[in-house]
Amino acid sequence: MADMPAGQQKPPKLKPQQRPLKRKREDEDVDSLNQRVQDINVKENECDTFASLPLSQPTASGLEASHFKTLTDIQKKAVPYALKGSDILGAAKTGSGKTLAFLVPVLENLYRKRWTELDGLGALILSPTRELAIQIFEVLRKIGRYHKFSAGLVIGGKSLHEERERLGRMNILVCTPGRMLQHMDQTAAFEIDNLQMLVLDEADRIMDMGFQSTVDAIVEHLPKERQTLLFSATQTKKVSDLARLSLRDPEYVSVHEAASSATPSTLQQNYIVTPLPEKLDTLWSFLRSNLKSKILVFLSSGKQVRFVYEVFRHMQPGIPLLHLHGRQKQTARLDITNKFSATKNSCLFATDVVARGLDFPAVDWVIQLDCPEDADTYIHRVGRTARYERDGRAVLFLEPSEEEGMLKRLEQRKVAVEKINVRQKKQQSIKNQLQNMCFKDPELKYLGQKAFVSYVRSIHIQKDKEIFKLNGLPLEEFSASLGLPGAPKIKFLKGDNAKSLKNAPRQAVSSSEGEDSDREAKAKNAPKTKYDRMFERRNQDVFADHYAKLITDETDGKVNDMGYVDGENDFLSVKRRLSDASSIDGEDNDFKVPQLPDEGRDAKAPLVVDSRRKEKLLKSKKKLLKLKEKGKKLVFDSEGNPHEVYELEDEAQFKQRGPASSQQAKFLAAEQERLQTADLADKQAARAKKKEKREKRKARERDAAESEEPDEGAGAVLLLPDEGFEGGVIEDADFDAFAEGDAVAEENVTSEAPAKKRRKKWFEDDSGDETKSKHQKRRKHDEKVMHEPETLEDLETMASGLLG
Ligand SMILES: Nc1ncnc2c1ncn2[C@@H]1O[C@H](COP(=O)(O)OP(=O)(O)OP(=O)(O)O)[C@@H](O)[C@H]1O
Repeated sequence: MADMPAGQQKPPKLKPQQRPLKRKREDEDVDSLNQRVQDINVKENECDTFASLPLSQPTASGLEASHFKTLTDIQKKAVPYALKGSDILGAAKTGSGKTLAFLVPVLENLYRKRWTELDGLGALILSPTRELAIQIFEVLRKIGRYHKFSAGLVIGGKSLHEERERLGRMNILVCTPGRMLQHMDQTAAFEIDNLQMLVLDEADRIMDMGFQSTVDAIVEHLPKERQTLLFSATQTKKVSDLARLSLRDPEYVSVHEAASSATPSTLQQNYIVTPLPEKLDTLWSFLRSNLKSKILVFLSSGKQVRFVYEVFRHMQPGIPLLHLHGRQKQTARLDITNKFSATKNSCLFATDVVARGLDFPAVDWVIQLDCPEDADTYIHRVGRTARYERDGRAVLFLEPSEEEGMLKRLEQRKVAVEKINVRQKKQQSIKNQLQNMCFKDPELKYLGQKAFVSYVRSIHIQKDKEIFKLNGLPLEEFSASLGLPGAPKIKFLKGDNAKSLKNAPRQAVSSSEGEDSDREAKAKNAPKTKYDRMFERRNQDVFADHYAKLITDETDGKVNDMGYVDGENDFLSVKRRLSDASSIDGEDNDFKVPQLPDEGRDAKAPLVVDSRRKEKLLKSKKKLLKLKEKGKKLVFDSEGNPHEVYELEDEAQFKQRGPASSQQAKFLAAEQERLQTADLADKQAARAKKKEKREKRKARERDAAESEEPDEGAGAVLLLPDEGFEGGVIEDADFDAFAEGDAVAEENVTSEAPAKKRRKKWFEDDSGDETKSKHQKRRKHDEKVMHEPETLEDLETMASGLLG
């Protein structure tokens, strides 16, 4: 949870006698503000600027400092109602300034109530995604900078405990529904009885199926007497929603209802009809011809996002690529949104996690590679461009089978899109490249397979069957266009609809239809090529590991290493082909391996041999040893009887020796004495060693001094220590230096290279030092063995040394 610093301008410290005066003045200000708010004629409101609204000084200053002067249409209409305390259903096109339309009243209404830290939570703002919550919080920080309220952001990603500590002190919270409910249920000190305002941004989304139970549970915790504000670009007046939130005579504030289009007028919208197998070709060609643009590409699942991002990244289109989906870590998500916001030209592949509310500056293109689930999602996706009076372009990719149905839905929602065609001259096919990449890199192929499955699954679970028809789709060709050697087998499972799955992806989906597709049967009978078999072979390596995880996930719902949760939640699952190895499993197998290896699984669980890897494991003696129980360490007494290293003494015997405390004291005293004696001996030994070393060094120095005098060549090197031993490395280097000096001296006798030059090289390069010192050591060693033989043994040693 992040805090908003209290008012940044620190007021001068008041004397105690000045305080009542100040309070009186503030009371008067608030009274007059209240009066002015009461006097607003909401029907004929003429306020065009924030300065003309009855706003407190801190809010007015915050708005001014953030360069907000004139009100947008939705702000003009909604703010006066909200200031007067009405419940609001606000609807306005994307990018029209709805955030300020609720944030300004939140600050103002709490200010006019003279809200302080002691009053607890005054306003709760719910957002469907973390990214949007962060963005709202940032705007709140900006315009609320002169207020004294405390504000927090609760979106998960930190420990509950950490958030919990500060939650009780917050006046305004911006949060995602799931995390909020968690706190409401688990944080005892979290007081919400005093709540004055509830705000739902992207309200229709928060009220829809995925968040239904969470939001209902949150509302149950809240006091009934409060002001509720709902905002969205696709707001509805659904009576059931109003009842769920217990809205009191809400004002429906819709500024663009009468407009001819539900999308901004500055937005140019087109669609292209492209068969499924050509989608990636078209997208690639599009990117290649728009390298200097800022592009946002929507796909229907995180797996597709990852695959397209990875393969395009390998192919280097010439524009920076980014990717974002809900399964990434929070820090990565934040980093990517910040990067995309900051860049002038880049392409972000994303799921609908960024479809709503996010205010990326200056996006040129919104491409919808996969058809949105409904017209509302379309409106929000394209709303990421052409924001606040800017221009923007949007292109929707439609499969021929989706064209009619989707256009109908868009028309019903007053969205006009115009058909355009792809210039065939510019169209490039990347199919072969993808096949090549997937062939070489099993990880990419694996991603492709998952992307394929998740795409098919997304079509299967869509509610609107007038648009999404799985039967007619050219899936074999589609899989080939992803670079796959064949369409992965898919098992369809019955479950909930697309929206609830999308909103609550970790939720379990039960009951299997067990209906395999026709393609599966066809593929089984189809003849296999050499390449198919090659792919299959690698497939096993790749799949075995992942499938093991998929199988584990189904039972415990853990996140697998790809960062996805595949488990019982999956609507469709890839059918695992049983390998020959599976026959090893079972009671009649020869290998008796009762335990699993150390892979983070339950050690007692039986080993299921469902992959080549495990089969191999059974054959490896070394690895099997790991599975065996570890032996015990025993010591043998003088009679040869084994004992454990630590054996417990007989209790009666122990007691005979006196009470435990006195035994302990005795033991400690004895140990202390032992330590002191040992310490004394250690110190003496250390002193003797030091002395011996010192004497040896002195002897060496003496020898060296003696050998310097007669040999001039060697002296040239050795007698210039200050030139060579730069930086006082002498202490460590002296021994080697002299040895090197000898070596160089010898070389100087035979070579004509000047001694100085040779010496410089030695100190130039540290790496050389090492080799040289080794060389010297070797020489010294050699010297040792080469002394004059005195006995027969010496002669033999020398001879064997020479031969060796
Ligand atoms: N009064 C204003 N003056 C100038 N700019 C404004 C004003 N109000 C909002 N904006 C700017 O307009 C942009 C869009 O605002 P905002 O994000 O609130 O739109 P929105 O209606 O909530 O969009 P969406 O439906 O996509 O969530 C922002 O960049 C914001 O800073």
